[in-house]
Amino acid sequence: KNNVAIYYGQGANQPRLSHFCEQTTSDIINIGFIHEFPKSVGDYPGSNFGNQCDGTFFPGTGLLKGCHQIWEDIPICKAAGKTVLLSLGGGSATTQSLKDVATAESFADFLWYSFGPYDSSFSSLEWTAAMKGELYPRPFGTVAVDGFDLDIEYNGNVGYAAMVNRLRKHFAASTEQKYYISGAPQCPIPDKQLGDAISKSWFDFIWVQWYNTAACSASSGTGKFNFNEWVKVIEASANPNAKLFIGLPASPEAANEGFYLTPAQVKPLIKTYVSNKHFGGVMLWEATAGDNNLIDGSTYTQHIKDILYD
Ligand SMILES: CNC(=N)NC(=O)NC
Repeated sequence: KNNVAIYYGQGANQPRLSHFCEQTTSDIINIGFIHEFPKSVGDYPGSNFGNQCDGTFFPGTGLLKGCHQIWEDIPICKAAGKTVLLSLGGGSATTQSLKDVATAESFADFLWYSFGPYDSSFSSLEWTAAMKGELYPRPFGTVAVDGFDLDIEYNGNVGYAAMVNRLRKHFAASTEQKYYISGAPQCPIPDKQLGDAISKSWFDFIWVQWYNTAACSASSGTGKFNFNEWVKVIEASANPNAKLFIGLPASPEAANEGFYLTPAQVKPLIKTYVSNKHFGGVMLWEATAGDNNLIDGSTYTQHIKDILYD
């Protein structure tokens, strides 16, 4: 009801993740991004987490190896009761797509064995190029994420429903904890990239990017802001009880011109929709922008959290 989801990983000069683990203002943290997708079965994805890694890669891949601060800090966030998801795609993944279902399912297996619960029969902490193909690497060491976020912004629908269903198969077979899938569609309906996946595979959270598209953004006002239409999309989807979050930019620079709303402007919007049974909370793009956007001595993220608890 009053959850705040924030994206972390692409912020300008961002602090390490633990800075956000220690704040009570967020409940879900999406770490972005796996921004390069496998081109075919067995191919490795690539990652980018801004300033957080040491620039070393798994040999012959675009997958970052030395993300010490992230794997040290994810347990701090989890111990603080936060859900930590690994986000796929993002705004810079302009050329990424999934060729076919086989590639999609291979990608899902890679994500599960590389970033899910550590299983030494499938994954190796001391991965070498020689082992590529038999074992999976562990970019975050033995640390596991709580699930995956699909921030798919380009190149259409192929494979994402199959990928989510494959991940769900792994989730169902696991015993140690609950895992989650979320998606960040743009606000026009149907979303070109995620519409098919949302209708055919189980999402727990949908945070719509109600910015950057004047036809339906929050800043475009009632009559254009299409929350109620997205409720219908959810109710017709594979998980009719998915939680719907209002996605907003956390500072004026965090989105295109004209899409930022001040806390005072967000308040009536939240008041209107908070009682909807699908309302899950607010998603903010992104953590560092919100942290640096100080208003009356509090961060933007704090203001949003306060409104949700009003
Ligand atoms: C330009 N792309 C973005 N701002 N992406 C997001 O806000 N993803 C949640």
